[in-house]
Amino acid sequence: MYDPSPGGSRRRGPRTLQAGALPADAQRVDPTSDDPIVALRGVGRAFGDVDALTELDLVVPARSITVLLGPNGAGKTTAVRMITGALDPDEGTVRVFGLDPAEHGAEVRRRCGVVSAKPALYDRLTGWDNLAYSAELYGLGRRADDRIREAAARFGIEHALDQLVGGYSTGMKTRLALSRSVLHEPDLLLFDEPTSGLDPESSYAVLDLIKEMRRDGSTVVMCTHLLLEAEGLAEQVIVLDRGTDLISGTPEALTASYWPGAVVRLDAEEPERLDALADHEGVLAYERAQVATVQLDTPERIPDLIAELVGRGVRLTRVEPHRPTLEDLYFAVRAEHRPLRGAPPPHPPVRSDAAVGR
Ligand SMILES: Nc1ncnc2c1ncn2[C@@H]1O[C@H](COP(=O)(O)OP(=O)(O)OP(=O)(O)O)[C@@H](O)[C@H]1O
Repeated sequence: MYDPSPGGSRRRGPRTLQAGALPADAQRVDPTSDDPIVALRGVGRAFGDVDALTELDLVVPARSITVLLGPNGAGKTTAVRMITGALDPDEGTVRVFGLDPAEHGAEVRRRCGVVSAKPALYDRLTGWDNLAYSAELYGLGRRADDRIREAAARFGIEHALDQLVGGYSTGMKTRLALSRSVLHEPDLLLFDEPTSGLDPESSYAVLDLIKEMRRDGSTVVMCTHLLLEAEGLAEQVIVLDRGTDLISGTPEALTASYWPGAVVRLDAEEPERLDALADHEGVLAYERAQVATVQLDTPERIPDLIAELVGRGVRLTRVEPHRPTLEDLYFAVRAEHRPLRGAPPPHPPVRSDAAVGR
């Protein structure tokens, strides 16, 4: 549901949720085609003196889960609001389902399910009435009751539908917002920190549902600060900072770009003896903190390296291949672009020449 928040620009007049008729000449993306569902190119947007977005390129392939990562104020929410047409760009182009949301906002929003970081709900109405109101705006007609029951059951709040939303816990409000976002079976789901305020069980349930919706053919864009949560979910990662995209790509391609070859973690009874590895052939990077982390040019070197250490009498207590995580990637990207105080030291990434994103 469109969720106007204070301070937002609505320069082209209020947006409404009424099902908009698609103009005959409007270009439209078939959700089963391979055309991107969202394409933001060179988008800029300022709020007074603050550049919220600057030359942002953001492309969301159909039937994928794209995760937007970035520090506070990076522009993630602004980008989502741009996609729903709640904000217009100052510069650049925005296309969603092949449509310009500034011109065809009602049609775009009818096909989007949105859960914003602070969902606007009506506290003085019951959960059911909140959903029924949205169902009416979406024009669900006679299907409304069934869809409400189905959506509420999906997010486990069917038992609370007759209670006033003002008495809901934070987690229940999030679940109600999630239920509302899928009422009209949208093609594109935009979730801004959808697990915020949820207990671990409910968070996992939401992540499972996101995967399920993806399997059913939906396209999902999710903003999160929880890197662990994004791990295993993201098919495309876009890291934003100061309103622009720093990198984008699949987690596999991005980690392979930052850590080509193989990464192994080693520990030994006398760990300082591992430092000799730093000069070993094929070692691209070496670092020893709690354990030693070695980046090799190719995984084939691992057996030789271990054989050599054992031959030198080093008693190894741990040998573990390490697959760089999204957390490693995030901090490596941040360190490359804007070193952070308080951030854990990244593994020593040696970037390949592979062009990934910017
Ligand atoms: N309506 C607004 N009025 C004024 N400034 C705004 C508005 N919306 C966003 N901004 C500014 O634009 C920048 C980007 O904000 P945005 O909320 O998009 O970041 P974010 O990545 O979603 O941050 P967070 O992780 O904290 O939610 C920030 O500097 C923010 O203060």
